[in-house]
Amino acid sequence: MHAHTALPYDQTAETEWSNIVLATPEVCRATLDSLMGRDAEKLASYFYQHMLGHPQARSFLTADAVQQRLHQSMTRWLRSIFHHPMDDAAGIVAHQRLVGEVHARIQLPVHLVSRGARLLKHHLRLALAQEFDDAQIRAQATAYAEGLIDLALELMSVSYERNSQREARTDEAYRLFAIGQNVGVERERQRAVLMEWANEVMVALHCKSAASLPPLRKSEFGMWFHHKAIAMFEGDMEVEQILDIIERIDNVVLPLLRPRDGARGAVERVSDLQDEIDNLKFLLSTLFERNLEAENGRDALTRLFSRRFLPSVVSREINVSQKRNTGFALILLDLDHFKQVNDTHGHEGGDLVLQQASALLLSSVRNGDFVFRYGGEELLVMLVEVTAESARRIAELIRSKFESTPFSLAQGHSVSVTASIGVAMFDGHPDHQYLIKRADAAMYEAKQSGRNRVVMAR
Ligand SMILES: Nc1nc2c(ncn2[C@@H]2O[C@H](COP(=O)(O)OP(=O)(O)OP(=O)(O)O)[C@@H](O)[C@H]2O)c(=O)[nH]1
Repeated sequence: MHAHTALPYDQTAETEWSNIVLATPEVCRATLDSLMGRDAEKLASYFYQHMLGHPQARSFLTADAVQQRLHQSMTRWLRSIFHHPMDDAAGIVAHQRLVGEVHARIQLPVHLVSRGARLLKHHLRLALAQEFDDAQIRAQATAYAEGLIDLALELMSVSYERNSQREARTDEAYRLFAIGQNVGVERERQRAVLMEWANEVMVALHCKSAASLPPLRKSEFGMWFHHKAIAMFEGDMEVEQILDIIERIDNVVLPLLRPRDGARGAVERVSDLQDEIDNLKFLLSTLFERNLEAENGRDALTRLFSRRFLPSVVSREINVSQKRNTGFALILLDLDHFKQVNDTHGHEGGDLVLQQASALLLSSVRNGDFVFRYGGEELLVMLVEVTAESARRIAELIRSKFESTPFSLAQGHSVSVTASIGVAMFDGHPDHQYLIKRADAAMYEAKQSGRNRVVMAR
């Protein structure tokens, strides 16, 4: 195994920058410098006019303040890359990275940046055609201008990518933090504040002097949901449904309940409010139940890692594997004829088997390996730092343990359960989903070819 040291990225970029400059005759550089001194502002205006015509770009550019600031910084940027570009190559390189960071923060799509650069280069080509009669010099000046813009763009993209990945990681870490910190306590608290708000509405309703009813969106519950729950439960479909209910309560149900509508109508409509609150409580408890299970990333029945962290864990291992040049494997295991176990011994019996199967897997792998509950009766092991040969050996060992171990049920009964296993070695493909699919296909083949066997993925 040999460790790669990081490429001297900054130095390479600086050298490349200098090389482009040094390869260009002084007359071309001086012309571009003065061209920019004179025309950079015009160029920036041309740039924005065109970009505003693009519907997706428009959403990033329409605010006046943004236009003014971007116009200025675009003008400055154009001047800076062509003004004495040898004096401070390190500074110029660092600046391009900073621009990439900003683009990542605002999630500016890369294709829009490329489009902008294409427009600029086109315009510069036209401008340079006017500056030079000599075809060779013109070609050199154009190559110089395009070379620097391309390199600047490349530098922006590198830091763009690095920063968007960091942002994604931070999001996930925050989500886990929010879940880990709050789920148990928060569930009780939020039930209580929701009921408090409902009580306030009732009190206001029965007190004829009440001019308006307290909106749910502005209540303790509404504020918590909009600012914290959205992060905690991101990606769960109930979030949108709850947001819809909050909006409906505030904009439809409450206005119809106002005391001035007359007592009779209002009383009839109280049941509408009650229905919406019941819906809300149901959705909320579904959300909390699911996320309580996910607390600490564990599945509630088996205590294995839950599937939702599989992408993060496998992606991280792919990075490690690429850096250190080590292999790793996924073992996907599906219990055979598990429906029969449930049918014969009840769901509780099935649950007991699943728990023992999980314990069996945990006792068959090393500390650094990961075991997930992948689906109902599907378990997945990630073996780190293994060769294909030892991955197959471990999978075979697991298979034979299943075959020879009786699983205990209630009242001294037991049942035999075998497993079909697919093994996929990491083959360098950077997409974790692709690796999981290969393991899945191998497992399917194991089922098809008779069950209770190990198949290596192709
Ligand atoms: N007890 C219990 N059963 C589960 C759980 N999750 C999934 N199952 C059951 O697992 C069974 C899976 O059945 P199928 O996918 O039809 O496959 P199978 O019977 O295992 O047959 P093959 O996979 O083709 O060998 C279903 O009956 C599910 O209800 C669980 O958490 N507990």
